[in-house]
Amino acid sequence: MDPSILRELSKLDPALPFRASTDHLHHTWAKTFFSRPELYIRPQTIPEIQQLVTLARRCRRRIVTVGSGHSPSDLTCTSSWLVNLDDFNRILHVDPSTGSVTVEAGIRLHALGRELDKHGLTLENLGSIDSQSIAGVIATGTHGSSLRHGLVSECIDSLGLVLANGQHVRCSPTNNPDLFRAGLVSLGALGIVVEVTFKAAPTFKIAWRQERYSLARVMDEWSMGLWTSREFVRVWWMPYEKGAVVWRADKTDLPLRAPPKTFYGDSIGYHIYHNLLALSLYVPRILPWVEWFVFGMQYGFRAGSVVTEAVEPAREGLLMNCLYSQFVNEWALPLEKGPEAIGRLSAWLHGDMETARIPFSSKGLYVHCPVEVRVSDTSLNTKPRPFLDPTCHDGPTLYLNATLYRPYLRDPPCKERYYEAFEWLMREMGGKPHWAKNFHTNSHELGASYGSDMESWIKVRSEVDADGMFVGEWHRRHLPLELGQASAAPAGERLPLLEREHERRRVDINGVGDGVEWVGDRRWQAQAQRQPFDALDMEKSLYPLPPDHSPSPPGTASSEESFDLLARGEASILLPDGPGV
Ligand SMILES: Cc1cc2nc3c(=O)[nH]c(=O)nc-3n(C[C@H](O)[C@H](O)[C@H](O)COP(=O)(O)OP(=O)(O)OC[C@H]3O[C@@H](n4cnc5c(N)ncnc54)[C@H](O)[C@@H]3O)c2cc1C
Ligand SMILES: O=C1O[C@H](CO)C(O)=C1O
Repeated sequence: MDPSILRELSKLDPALPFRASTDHLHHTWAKTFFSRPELYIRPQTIPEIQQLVTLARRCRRRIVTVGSGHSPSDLTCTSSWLVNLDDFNRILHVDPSTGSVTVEAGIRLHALGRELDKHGLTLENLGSIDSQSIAGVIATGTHGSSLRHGLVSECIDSLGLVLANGQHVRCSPTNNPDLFRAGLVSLGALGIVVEVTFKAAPTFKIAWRQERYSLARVMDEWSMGLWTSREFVRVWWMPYEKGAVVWRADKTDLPLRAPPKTFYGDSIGYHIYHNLLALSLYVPRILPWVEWFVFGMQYGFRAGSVVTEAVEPAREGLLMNCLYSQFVNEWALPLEKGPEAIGRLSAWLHGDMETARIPFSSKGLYVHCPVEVRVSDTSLNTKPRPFLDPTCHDGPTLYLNATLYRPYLRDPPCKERYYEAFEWLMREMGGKPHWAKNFHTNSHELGASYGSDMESWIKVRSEVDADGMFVGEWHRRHLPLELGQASAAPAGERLPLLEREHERRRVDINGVGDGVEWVGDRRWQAQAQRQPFDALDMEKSLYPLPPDHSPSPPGTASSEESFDLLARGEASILLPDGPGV
């Protein structure tokens, strides 16, 4: 470890463990991006989190907080310090009578679901999986598919954050409301979210049913009950088949009934599909046939020929099998634009350029299936909206998610052209990208499309993290970060801790395919020499604090004492046995 870190650490409280390891290899769930942080830190208490933030500030390091790494972009990549709250994951309070629950922010949704179940409670709304951390779900605006619900984070009542100055603050609709609105979709850029209080619902079961439709029927029923006939509805569009699978669910008191086995839910079908996708890397034109075969085996070859039904606890039934590593490019747009958006994309994929009106060629291009078609309605929510909420303010939202699998972690050849055309269409339809996913919109476009909400978010962000400890290249690429930066420093230097990209290189670790290693610029090495740490330290209080949450005081041990302990290996710093995963 860099001796300057040990030197600064020795000035802090020796009783607080600094659970840091070196040699950690970080990657997203989909193994799309990799990075090698200088330190990987897994704190277990709020004072430990405050201390690591203080240390980062003194050592001029950027901090990235990572949940379960399910965001498939380079959002969580860093060469600086990567903080993970998997060991900060307890349930702190449950009130079964009101459903109010407070948890430490690293808890994963599946563990949370199991614990809540013991109290007769559950999350009312879920996305396709429950592997994410609760903080990660909130930070990117994760959604499910229901016009009776908004974002999953709609149930959040308050957040606790540790800010760049080490202060632990709480925010809610009534206490630091702007911080709350910024923190609801924070993109990790405000600080470390440490506690979450939310309203759980009484546990419920869902009875679901899925069947194959023609695309024409989906369009016909679009505004005639397709999305409103049940509480939860999602559609998987099969572009070459001009068909779809419609999945619908309602709350029920019926007895549990397990879903039947499916083709790719079983190991043989799973591997057949995977290998067909791998073959399509070399022979893309087989993809329409793969769609016909695999989805025929899975859902029946004709519309209405196979109907699948089950009754499951909501926390299981709402999930789905996401199969293989994948890119996902998902946009939110007004629900009423769905038929036009799907109609034009369908025409483009079938080579009908006149109907498509998309200025890119689709000649020789073949894509994967399904395009996920989902909905939410955040306009019914009476709580303050997240500033960076991509959904429609005044009516229901449609999400179109162009999934591209990465068989054996290899990128499909259609990716660039498909996503270029898809994103072009989504912009034309007034869409906004899902923050977690693989989109290309730049900071000017996103600044313009979020308008004053973006300005408010940037203002809060700048107040709580003036030096840019919690931002990196991903944020710089997609957000107009320097809006409202008051400093006289030249543009580009106003956030001295912002981590710029140095390079991207193909990873070659045990043949992991086409994943990209993201390398940051390690700018702190130059900065640390230019500026003394102490002169840059700013331990001012930014937000009013309740008395029990003041920052832990800096360590009282003299530097000599602590340094001695470190040298003897007795201080509470945990170093790794070997390389991380
Ligand atoms: C297979 C799969 C299925 C998915 N299904 C859906 C779906 O149905 N609907 C949907 O909307 N999305 C879906 N997603 C996207 C997923 O919900 C988001 O990417 C979510 O953010 C992942 O949570 P995470 O814990 O992995 O966070 P990460 O990906 O690790 O991090 C996401 C962001 O949260 C920040 N963050 C994490 N923890 C903290 C913290 N404690 N404090 C501050 N910031 C923090 C990170 O810095 C980062 O900016 C899916 C993704 C995959 C891979
Ligand atoms: O990001 C996502 O991945 C799955 C699709 O496989 C899903 O539903 C998302 O959202």
